[in-house]
Amino acid sequence: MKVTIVGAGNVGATCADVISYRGIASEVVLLDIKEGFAEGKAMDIMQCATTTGFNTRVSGSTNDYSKTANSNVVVITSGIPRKPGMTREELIGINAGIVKSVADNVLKYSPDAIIVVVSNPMDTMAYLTLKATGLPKNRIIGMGGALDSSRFKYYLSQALNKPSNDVQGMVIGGHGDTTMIPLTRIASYNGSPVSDFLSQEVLDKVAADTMVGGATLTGLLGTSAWYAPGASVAYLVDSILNDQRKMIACSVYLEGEYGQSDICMGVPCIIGKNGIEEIVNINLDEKEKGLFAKSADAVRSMNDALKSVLA
Ligand SMILES: NC(=O)C1=CN([C@@H]2O[C@H](COP(=O)(O)OP(=O)(O)OC[C@H]3O[C@@H](n4cnc5c(N)ncnc54)[C@H](O)[C@@H]3O)[C@@H](O)[C@H]2O)C=CC1
Ligand SMILES: O=C([O-])CC(=O)C(=O)O
Repeated sequence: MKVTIVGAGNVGATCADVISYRGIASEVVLLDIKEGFAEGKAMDIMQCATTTGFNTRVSGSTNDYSKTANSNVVVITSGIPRKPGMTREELIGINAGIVKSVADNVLKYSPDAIIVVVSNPMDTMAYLTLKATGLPKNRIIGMGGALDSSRFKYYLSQALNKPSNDVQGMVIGGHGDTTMIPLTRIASYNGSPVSDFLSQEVLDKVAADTMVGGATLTGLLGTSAWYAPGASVAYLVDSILNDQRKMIACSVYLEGEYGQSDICMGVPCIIGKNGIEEIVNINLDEKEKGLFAKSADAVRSMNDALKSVLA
């Protein structure tokens, strides 16, 4: 199975690294516009093959899309990341043009690929990719919920002082500092509600920390995060390529689900060989429904800014 990752920067290269050492795909192509950059990252990753013991072939390409031909999955991480103090939404002006041209180029050589959109503002970039390419909705997956949910479980594990892998939880809604919805009500510690162990005040802080998880790291690092984002993309790609049918919160085009239409937003999805196999309808309470509608309003107003790109 072949995966192309467009954008060999922090997130793209980390994703290639995790896909390789976990043996998720037999071939990975990294592509970037910076001369020699993707080739360099690919060579560096390949020189781990004997020490970490993998057989995936990783190669790089400077903007030559013919090398990406017949990819099963294409990941789009090209574009600029935010700097401290910025929101993801501020990236739209530059990233919309990049994402649209990349999506057009990859489809020329991999017309059947499933596209995973990572560039920010991610929900709007997923919507742009869907509208610009006209692909069926199962083949456009925005990655954000997998990462936000892993951060949510991290903050819950810190509050509980228990391992992250013993914690279950999910974040739905938009992938933005104010639009994410960490579902504290249904989060659990090995099957027991986390509210059995944590006060409402602590749970509110966990949710607030989760929502600004990306901003916190951007403040610490000077650019946005890459280890957890890259690993989260690899996790999603694994579920597609190996038809694992995992339930992962992904940004997907909604047609009435969760009361929303004509928008890409994070909801629980079954992810398998066809991409989005199913949108799972979980029961939200009235407060969560209200938060979802508010989140949709914000994502929709960002999508309005795409009119000139899509015209
Ligand atoms: N959805 C999510 O959960 C996450 C999204 N992101 C987003 O992912 C994007 C990438 O972040 P980083 O990897 O940290 O940035 P980066 O700056 O390290 O890498 C971006 C790469 O894209 C390349 N690029 C730019 N235009 C291109 C084009 N037209 N064709 C091919 N390559 C091109 C650049 O040369 C650069 O190497 C950002 O927009 C960031 O906000 C980052 C983390 C998580
Ligand atoms: O924070 C950012 O800008 C990058 C991102 O989406 C994340 O790490 O969640």
